[in-house]
Amino acid sequence: MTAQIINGKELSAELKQEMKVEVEGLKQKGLTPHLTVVLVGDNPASKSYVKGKEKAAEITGISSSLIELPSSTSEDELLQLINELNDDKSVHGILVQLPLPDQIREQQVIEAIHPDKDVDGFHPSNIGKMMTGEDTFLPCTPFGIITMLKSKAIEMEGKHAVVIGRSNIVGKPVGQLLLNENATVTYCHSKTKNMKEIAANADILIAAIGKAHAITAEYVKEGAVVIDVGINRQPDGKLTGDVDFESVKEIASYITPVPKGVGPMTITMLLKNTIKAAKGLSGIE
Ligand SMILES: Nc1nc(=O)c2c([nH]1)NC[C@@H]1CN(c3ccc(C(=O)N[C@@H](CCC(=O)O)C(=O)O)cc3)C=[N+]21
Repeated sequence: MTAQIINGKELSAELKQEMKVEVEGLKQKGLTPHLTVVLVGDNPASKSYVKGKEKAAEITGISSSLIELPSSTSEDELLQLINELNDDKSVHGILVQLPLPDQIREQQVIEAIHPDKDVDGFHPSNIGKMMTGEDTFLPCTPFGIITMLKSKAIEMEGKHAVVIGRSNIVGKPVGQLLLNENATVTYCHSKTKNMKEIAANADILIAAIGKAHAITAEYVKEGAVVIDVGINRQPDGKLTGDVDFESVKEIASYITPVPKGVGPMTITMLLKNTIKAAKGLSGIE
């Protein structure tokens, strides 16, 4: 079997066109969704993602601003800024780019963002709502993955989904969303003993480990759906996934590439969440 590729860049372009129409409608009602991105320090990868977010926002007509702070910024200074953004009626979504410098505790920052402006979906209140299946901001990468699966009408109900990785921003929430779709979910992580056998049992395999090409054909069942969340920068500067694409695409039924897979969808879902925040805060449906 040669897998069908789920192109996140193309799907993102379609979704952005739909959002553009929606944003035009909101603008006619006097509402322009606004996203504020806060970048602390000068991590080159972060800068590149932030640029991608600005470009995508522009395409949809969402307005965005970037606040850049030096890497020496204290936790108090950042929390103070977040308070101001929480109170600023013109700001609908707040995203503080992670990771943060060592002197700043990420959890303090995540919890300081008002849950109604938490377009990353990282606030404990929104994570709780996701767990109980209430309407809330879903974390962007997991939301993007579910959107990709639905775009191909891939059945999740009753399927065995295996998530490799248990980070708070990808592994744990994507497993929860798959469970909400009635999949049977198994998590694998660095302490898992028989990862290969478990992975090879998956109907839907989510690779979010952060190790280039770790998932080879041996980890994949014939006909499985393989979602690659890895974004590994190679020595030559190119991005590559956690999945060994060339070998796995011969076995899988569907596969996502890197680049042009999950990455662009993450940004697209951020914009969706920004529109949701703007509507929620202004009471427009
Ligand atoms: N508060 C917060 N929220 C985030 O959502 C967040 C974050 N911090 N910190 C960093 C990670 C990473 N991330 C990516 C977004 C888009 C691409 C993306 O669009 N990648 C393109 C390629 C981009 C390139 O070539 O550099 C692709 O895969 O095709 C990748 C990675 C969001 N993150």
